[in-house]
Amino acid sequence: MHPHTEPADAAPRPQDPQEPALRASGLVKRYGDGPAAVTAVAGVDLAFARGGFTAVMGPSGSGKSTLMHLLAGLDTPTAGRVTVEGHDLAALGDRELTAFRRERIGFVFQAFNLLPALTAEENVLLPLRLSGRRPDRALFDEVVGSLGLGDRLGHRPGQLSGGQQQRVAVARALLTRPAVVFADEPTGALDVATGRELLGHLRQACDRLGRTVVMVTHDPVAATYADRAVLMSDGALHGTLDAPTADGVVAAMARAEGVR
Ligand SMILES: Nc1ncnc2c1ncn2[C@@H]1O[C@H](COP(=O)(O)OP(=O)(O)OP(=O)(O)O)[C@@H](O)[C@H]1O
Repeated sequence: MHPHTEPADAAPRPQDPQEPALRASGLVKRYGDGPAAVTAVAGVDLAFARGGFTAVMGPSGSGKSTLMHLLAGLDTPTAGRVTVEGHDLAALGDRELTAFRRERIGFVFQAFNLLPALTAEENVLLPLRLSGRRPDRALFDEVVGSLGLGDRLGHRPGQLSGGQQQRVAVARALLTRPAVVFADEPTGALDVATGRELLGHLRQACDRLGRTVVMVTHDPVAATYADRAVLMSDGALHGTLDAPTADGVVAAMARAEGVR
């Protein structure tokens, strides 16, 4: 469906089940030219195993959002490559990339990004509708049930609490069975308890549905829901923590701040 233009030995094979859900190779993003140029991402190599949950952390301005936008195909790198299940994003034209994002990538943003005129159910089903795909009713029932949205499906976003809106956004991100779900500060607009609940739902998306989750967060406790925390500093990877603890993340963040 997405033919590779490069020789087989230079590119991973798209259908290879061993290929990670997501891979960044030599990823660089530079803004501007000359002395005013800013290198937001300075050569990142990172693989994201299928079904894993990664928290991307680091000081303000360290390049987390830029990295996430590159990984999600929302921005194009200055150098390097992003592959999603072996598909090189650079090999896709604009329209193919838009379709690929809609079908293979799920997004959960801080500002929910639900359409106010649509009901919760219509919001959840929108990406599938735009792709001309039929909803999988069993998956719909499982996701909506486990997110506790069953009695809210007819409500519009304005009639839902922040936590409920965010759960609608999670359901929408899961219904397409995406290769990767990106969450950008998903608990930023929520109170602590509601935020923790939301993190539990992202965890379950990995454990029960086998989804791959990449979450940008400033919150060391949020990172404990992940299998791995990667720390950015000045656009580069500063370190990786497996099975992160809040204390471990705080200490590693302090070291990352120290090298700036
Ligand atoms: N469109 C742009 N044009 C110029 N510079 C940019 C642009 N976007 C980001 N930058 C710069 O790139 C660097 C990394 O920014 P980025 O937003 O990725 O950091 P971040 O770690 O997500 O920060 P925060 O935690 O504050 O959201 C910063 O120095 C920022 O000013």
